[in-house]
Amino acid sequence: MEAQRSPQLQLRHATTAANQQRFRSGSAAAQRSAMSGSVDLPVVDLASSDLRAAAASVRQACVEHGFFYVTNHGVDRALVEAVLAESKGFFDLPMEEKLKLHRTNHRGYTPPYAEKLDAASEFVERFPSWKETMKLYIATALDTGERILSLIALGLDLDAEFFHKIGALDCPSTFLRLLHYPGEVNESDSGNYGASAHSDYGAITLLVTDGTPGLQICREKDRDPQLWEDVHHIDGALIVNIGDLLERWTNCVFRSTLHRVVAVGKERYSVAFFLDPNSDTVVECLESCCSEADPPRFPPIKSGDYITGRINSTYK
Ligand SMILES: O=C(O)CCC(=O)C(=O)O
Ligand SMILES: [Fe+2]
Repeated sequence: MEAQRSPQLQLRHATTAANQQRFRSGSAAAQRSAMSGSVDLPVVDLASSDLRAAAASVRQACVEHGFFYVTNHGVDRALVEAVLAESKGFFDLPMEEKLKLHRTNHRGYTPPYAEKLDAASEFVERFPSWKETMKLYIATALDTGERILSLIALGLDLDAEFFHKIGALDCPSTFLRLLHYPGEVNESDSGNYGASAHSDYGAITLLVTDGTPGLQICREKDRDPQLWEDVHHIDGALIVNIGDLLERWTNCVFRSTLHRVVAVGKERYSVAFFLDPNSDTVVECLESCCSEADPPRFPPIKSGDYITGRINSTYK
C-alpha cells in the first residue's frame, strides 16, 4: 500500500446545528417545498474484465450524475457491518461519554448542537476493536478508491495510472466520517433534519449506509423548484460521488452534485470515506477537459490549499 497521511476520523450526529455551516443552500422551507422523485444511478462493476467499458460508464456517470454505485468493490460486507456496529456502539453511549471525544481540529465527535466543551479522548480503552476495524476499513476503502480513480483517469482519456504518476496518491489524504441520524426529529430543528444540501469538497467520496433511505441528489442546483431524487439502497454496493476538487480539476466536465439526507422517521447510520490527493498535488485543468473554445475556468491550486480553505470556512 502507498504511504498515507494519518487518516482523520470524525463522528457526527447529523442534526442540523452541527452541519449547517458547510452547506451551500437548503433552508427548511426550501427543503420542504422542493419536488422529489427517484433516480436510477449507473452501477459499475469494478471486477469487469472490460476496463474500457467500465471507464466509459464511470465517465458517463460522472458527467451526468456525479454519483454512481460500484459493485465487486473489494470492501467486505463483514467489514462494513463491523464498522457500522462500532459506530452504533459509540453513538449509543451517553452524551457525557461521547463528549469526551469532542471534536478538535476536525477529528472526533460533533454533538447535535455545536456547544464548545473540552474533553479528553478515551476511545481506545472503551472500544478495543475500534482501531483495527477502522484501520482496515480505511485501507480497503483507499484501495477501492484508487481503483475508481484509475477508471476515472481512463474515462478522461488519461493513462490509467495518471493519478499515481503525478504523485497524487503518494500520500493521499483520507477522512472517515461516521454519521448517525437520530430517528426522531427535534422540534428545534425546525423540520430541517439530517444533512442539508451540500456538495463534498474533495476528489471522491465512498459512501455506505445501513440501508435506511434518506439520501437525495439534486442534479440541477439552479433549477427552480429544485428536483430532489432519492438514491435508493443497493445491497452490497458502495455509492461513489464526485467532489468539488475533481469538478474543478475536470473544468466542470464532471459534476460535484448537490446532495442531502432527509428525515424518514427512522434512525440511520452511514459511513463516508473521503479520498483526496496528497496536499502538494497541483490541481490544474486536465488536458482532456479544456480546448480553445472551453479554456480552463480555474487557476491551478494545490489540493491541500483548496481543501484547507474549504474546511476553514466551514469550521470558523
Ligand atoms: O449520510 C449520507 O448518506 C451522506 C453523508 C454525506 O453526504 C457527507 O457526509 O458528506
Ligand atoms: Fe456529502
